[in-house]
Amino acid sequence: MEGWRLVCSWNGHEGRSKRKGDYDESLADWPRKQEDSLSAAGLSSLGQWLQQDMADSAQAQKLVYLVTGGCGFLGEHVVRMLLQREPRLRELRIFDLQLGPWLEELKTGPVQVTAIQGDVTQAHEVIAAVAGAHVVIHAAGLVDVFGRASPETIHEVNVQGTKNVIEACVQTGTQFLVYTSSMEVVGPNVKGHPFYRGNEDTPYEAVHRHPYPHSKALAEQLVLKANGRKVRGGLPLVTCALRPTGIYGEGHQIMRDIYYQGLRLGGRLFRAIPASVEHGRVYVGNVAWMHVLVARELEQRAALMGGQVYFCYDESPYKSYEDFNMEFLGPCGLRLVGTHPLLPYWLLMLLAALNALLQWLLRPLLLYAPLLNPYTLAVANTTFTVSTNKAQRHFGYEPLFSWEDSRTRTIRWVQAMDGSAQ
Ligand SMILES: NC(=O)C1=CN([C@@H]2O[C@H](COP(=O)(O)OP(=O)(O)OC[C@H]3O[C@@H](n4cnc5c(N)ncnc54)[C@H](O)[C@@H]3O)[C@@H](O)[C@H]2O)C=CC1
Ligand SMILES: CC(C)[C@@H](O)CC[C@@H](C)[C@H]1CC[C@H]2[C@@H]3[C@H](O)CC4=CC(=O)CC[C@]4(C)[C@H]3CC[C@]12C
Repeated sequence: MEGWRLVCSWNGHEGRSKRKGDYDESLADWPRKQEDSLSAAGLSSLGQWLQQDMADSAQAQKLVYLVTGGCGFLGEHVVRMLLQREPRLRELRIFDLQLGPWLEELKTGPVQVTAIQGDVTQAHEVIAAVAGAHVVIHAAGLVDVFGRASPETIHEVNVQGTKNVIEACVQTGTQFLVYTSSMEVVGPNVKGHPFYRGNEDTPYEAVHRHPYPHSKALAEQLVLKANGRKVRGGLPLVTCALRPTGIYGEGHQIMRDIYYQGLRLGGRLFRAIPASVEHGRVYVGNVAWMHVLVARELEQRAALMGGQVYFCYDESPYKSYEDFNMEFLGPCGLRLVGTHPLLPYWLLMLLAALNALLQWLLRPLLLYAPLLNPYTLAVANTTFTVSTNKAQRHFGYEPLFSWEDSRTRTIRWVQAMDGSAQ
């Protein structure tokens, strides 16, 4: 006998078939390590083992996770990754201002999926959502560098909202909080200092004037400072913050906007940034995986991981923001015109300033929020890359998706966007 593929379906719930694959992987070789054929005694011990494992499995599925911002670009990937790769989940709560219709399809699985329409700026709504959760992954945020929201609103959501999440953990007794921070907490700073292949310990003057990075820095500080606070029941709160660089992948709105901009310009994009200016990028699936891993390891490694920050990284190559985007947009028919910026930097700054002026003048009538503004130009034009293995050292993180896989998945997504598959 070659060896069994042991397939378990627990309690007859069809939904658990979702785990057969994983279980298959973990158990597929199990008989192969045993004798090729099982004696009566062996069959009996196999039955006992299966019974114990079913009991363990039922016992193991006991955790309640809450993901704030779970319907966003990153949030959706975190939600799906948890359902696929966190076997201890009993309930997954998804808290968001705007719930997505795709949530319905998740309710047929073995994990109880609870969609909660709520606002992190409303403390009572956050407390109700957090109560009873074992882990909170706080990814909700106003990601705006295009002037769509006021500085006050950005602060209200990103800072006050994070305060509300922290206080809800303390008041309800939730012990583990993972915060989705950002590279922007570090830089690029207002002085345009490059951050070249830096890590979590690299000295850098993190000075921000723009409301978004400023709000993320304040929120991260609150989360890290809250580490060790006593929660209801007297146990310590364990927090950590993950700092993704520029996230790309299925669902990335900016990539979508740039793609359609290129289509409108006859399949061409015009280089504005020197190819030498490298910008760190990380695939959304690997960012989601790091969130799942941190949430799982935070309890066992609280002393090491509590109060720590971790850059999110993978094997995505170091390139300029525009050249990196072309890895996906090129195979979808777009061309980046120019080996050097077509316009001098002073003219780009002038155009960016004009866009900011236009946005201000038109605000009473309509929202004009182009990609090019003084802040996005400055950020795009400043090298910011990370090179670190702190996540690997602290909790064994390895990217789940290779660069080739990440690239293929993103290309397929762009191609599917308007049926442009070639
Ligand atoms: N997109 C990127 O390149 C990067 C994003 N991040 C961080 O990752 C997190 C997620 O970002 P994305 O998925 O890109 O943004 P996103 O805008 O797609 O997702 C944010 C989610 O938060 C929700 N949200 C906003 N305000 C809320 C409120 N008041 N109450 C409840 N939910 C609210 C939104 O509805 C949305 O579903 C953010 O915290 C962001 O700062 C960090 C680094 C890079
Ligand atoms: C118009 C051209 C100058 C064009 O190249 C502009 C690109 C610009 C829109 C992006 C360049 C760098 C991006 C930011 C970076 O990836 C870091 C970020 C981290 C976050 O937490 C949120 C998003 C962002 C600020 C990201 C936004 C888009 C860019 C500024």
